[in-house]
Order: sequence, then C-alpha cells, then structure tokens
Amino acid sequence: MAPTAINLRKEYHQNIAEASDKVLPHKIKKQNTIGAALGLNPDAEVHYNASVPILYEDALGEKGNLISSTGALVAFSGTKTGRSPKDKRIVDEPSSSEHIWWGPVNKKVDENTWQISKNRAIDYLRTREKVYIIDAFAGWDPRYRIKVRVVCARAYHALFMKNMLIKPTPAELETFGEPDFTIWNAGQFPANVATKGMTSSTSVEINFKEMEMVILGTEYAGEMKKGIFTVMFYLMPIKYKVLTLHSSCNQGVEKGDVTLFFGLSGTGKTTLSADPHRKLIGDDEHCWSDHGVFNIEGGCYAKCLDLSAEREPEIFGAIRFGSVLENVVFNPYTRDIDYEGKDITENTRCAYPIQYIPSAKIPCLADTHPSNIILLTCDASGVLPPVSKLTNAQVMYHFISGYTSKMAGTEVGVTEPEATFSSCYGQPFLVLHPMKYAQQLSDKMTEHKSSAWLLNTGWTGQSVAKGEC
Ligand SMILES: Nc1ncnc2c1ncn2[C@@H]1O[C@H](COP(=O)(O)OP(=O)(O)O)[C@@H](O)[C@H]1O
Ligand SMILES: C=C(OP(=O)(O)O)C(=O)O
Repeated sequence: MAPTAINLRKEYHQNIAEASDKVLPHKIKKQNTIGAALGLNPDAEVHYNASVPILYEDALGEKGNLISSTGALVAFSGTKTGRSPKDKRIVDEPSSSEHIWWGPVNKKVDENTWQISKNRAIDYLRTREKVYIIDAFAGWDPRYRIKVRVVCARAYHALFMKNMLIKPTPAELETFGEPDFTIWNAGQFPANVATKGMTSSTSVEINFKEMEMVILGTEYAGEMKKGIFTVMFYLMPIKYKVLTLHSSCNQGVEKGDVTLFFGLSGTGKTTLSADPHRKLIGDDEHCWSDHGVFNIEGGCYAKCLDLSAEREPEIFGAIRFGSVLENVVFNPYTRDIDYEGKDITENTRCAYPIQYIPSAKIPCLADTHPSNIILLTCDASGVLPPVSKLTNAQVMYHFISGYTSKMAGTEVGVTEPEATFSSCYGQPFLVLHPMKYAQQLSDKMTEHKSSAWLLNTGWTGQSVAKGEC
C-alpha cells in the first residue's frame, strides 16, 4: 500500500523524536549539572548552548520580537538602546587595584556593593523559568583565548552572544570545564539604588579578582560584548604583554598585508573593513601579539542606519537567519526593514556570525604584523582634511588625544554627532592608563615598520550642521 501523507508525517515526527532521544539525554544532563552548580531553579528549563532555531523559538515569546523578511531575528532592548558608560563600575580589590586607570571611565565600586549586585542578579536568574547558558571563547588565537560563560534570561541575549563569541567545536565543548570569565546578565531587573555608590537603577560591574561581570537594569546587548572587550584590555597586556585594539582588521589576498582601522563606535570600522577585495579578520576588537593579529570575537556588530544593498552589499547580505537585528523599524505586514527608520534609536544594529561575510578569513587571525594603521576620526567640526599621512610621533599624539565624535545613539544621551576626545579611539573600554597602550603601539609600529594614516570619515570643510560627509 502506498504511504499516505499522514503516515509519512507520523513517521517523520517519530524519527525526530528518536533522534532527539539519542542526543537530548546527554545534553539535558549537562544542562542540569551546570544549572545545579550555578544554583538555578531546579524546575527551570536550562538551555546550554542551545541551537539557533531553539533560541529563535524562545526569543519569539519575548515581547515585540519577530522575524524579518530575510529571516533575521528582530529584537528590542527596551528603554536602553545604547551603552551606559556612566553606570559602568570596576570592583576595587587588592589584586587589580594598582593597575587600573581610576576615574570617570573606571569608577570604583567596593566589594560589598559588588556582592549585593551579584546576589541580586543571581537571585533574579533563579526566579526564571528559562535560563540560557552560552559557553564559548573570546580570542581566535588558542595561545591567548579565554573561556567565557554567559548566563542570561533572554533568548535574544543568548543568541547575540552565540553570534559574537567564538563557537567551540563539540570536542572543545566536551572539555570546556570551568570558564575564565562569567557574565551574569539580569538586565531586566534593576540595580538597588539604595546600595552605596549606586547612582541609578542600571549597573554594569566587573570584578577582575572573581573574573565576573554583572548586568542589572539594561538590556542593551552591546554591554556584554564591550564587557568582554574591557576584560581583554586588562588581561592581555598584564598577563601576556599583548596589545588590545579598538580596531577592525583586514588582510590583502595576494600579499597578505594587514591593515588596522582604529575608530570609536560608529565611525566606520565595520563598513570599511568589509571590503570584498580583502579578507576580513574582524570588525571591532583585536589583539596584536608577537605572532601577529587576532580577532577577539566570532561575530560582527554593524550599524544599520541607512544601510543599503547597493552601498554595503556584504553587510546587507549578512542580515538573514541567525542574525539579530536590534531596535529597527519595520513594515508590520511584510516585515521588511526600514533601514532609514530611527523612531526607536539611531543606533540600530545587527549582530551576525563573521562567517556571514563572504570574505571572512576563518580562523580570524593573521600571522603577519600590520603594515598600515588607519586612525578613523569622524570629525564633526569639519577641521581635519580627508586623509593625512602620519609620522610615528603624530600617531602617538592622535592616539592619545583621540579626537573624533561620539555617534548618535551609541551611548545613552547622545542624540547627534558630538565632538569628543577618546583616548585610543576607545576610551570607554580602557582599563589601564592610555599611555600604556600608546607606548606599546609605538613600539610595535617601530619594530614592524608600519605606516600610519589619519582618515576623516566625518565632515570636511564645514561642520556637521551643514558640511559635506
Ligand atoms: N565616510 C564613511 N566611512 C565609513 N562609514 C560611513 C561613512 N559615512 C557614513 N558611514 C556610515 O557610518 C556608519 C559606520 O558604522 P560602522 O562601520 O558600523 O562603525 P563601527 O564599526 O566603527 O562601530 C555606517 O552606517 C556607514 O554606512
Ligand atoms: C557596540 C559598540 O561599539 P562598536 O560600534 O565599536 O561596535 C558600543 O560602543 O556599544
């Protein structure tokens, strides 16, 4: 008898159930063991390194989330749509205190307040029926990589970090063991404003002794990626004398020459590094070691405002199943994205695995030292020329002073390009004094005879108000 459609369907579902029976017991055991070790609710559904479809299914249950017409997950980060640098704090404890550049970038929080915030975050996560754990790496060079664990209550956050960290192979996951750094993301729950040193209900705290980070009161996913970056700015120079860079990086196909593009958030690192004629090493966070350059991340986080297939085809094409689009405006019927839409924020973003860029080089590292260093400055005043060649001394001057602009939306409260001085083109993420990084950059450039350029991605001739971009 010929199989009927209904029988075929039954058989198909049975096969899936049987396949799941083989895979799931092992996975569930691991999930439960980790969940119990973290003290999570024993009745909670703990998802350990869940697959992209499972994270999609759960994320769609979160308020407002949906699927775009190209298959990306559209998610919303709530009231905070940019980083909250004024609420970032570093724990003042004896093992790291002497190294830290204390001040407005790295504000002190005492160990007692840290403990209160950490307990609050974990207590919140313990109340959740679903908790997501992502174990993955930061740093493509195995000599320097760190094992990162993210514990969070939103599937959107888990998918974001699955994209932004480096996915372990099944064998690496099997032997992953304890993480080197853990993020407790309880961003839906506020910080306790009555706690000493707490100035708002948002707090992003990092503890270098415990190697942990706590997020309360902000659901902006960029806090997690920039949190890991901050950890690398501390760990790499101190432990290995490796320089951490707020830069993108690409490599010539024929000669293998490496270019770094330094730039503050939103000033063109992602756009300019996604050159189809060169191999992409990474769009935002790198380290320069004695062996060459390696990317810290497994994904890219592109700005989406005014994105078009014509102008940025590689990035446009990366917005598909598996990518996370944040805070974008869309057509409610077709689910097409309106990339010009800034009703929610100017800081619309997409996080996608770097493999989605056709020219990406996997693994994302180069065993060649950079021959060109490009300092991207987005000049809102129209003073700087479009491009200038720099001497080593001029690089130091520009790198330390970091004249550029904060772009609208990347930080809470910034609504239009704002002239700023941001040391190392990444002041919000520096942990040591800027001179430490600048000196290391100068030494490396001299040793490897790198050329340097200042490239104005902002306005020339006139200021932002009337100038030509
Ligand atoms: N001259 C330019 N160079 C690079 N990007 C530009 C320029 N003018 C406008 N843009 C736009 O500015 C934004 C730069 O964002 P992005 O490359 O994601 O920054 P970053 O990676 O440094 O955070 C993109 O939306 C890009 O389309
Ligand atoms: C995501 C951020 O930066 P970038 O644009 O450099 O990725 C940020 O500053 O929050």
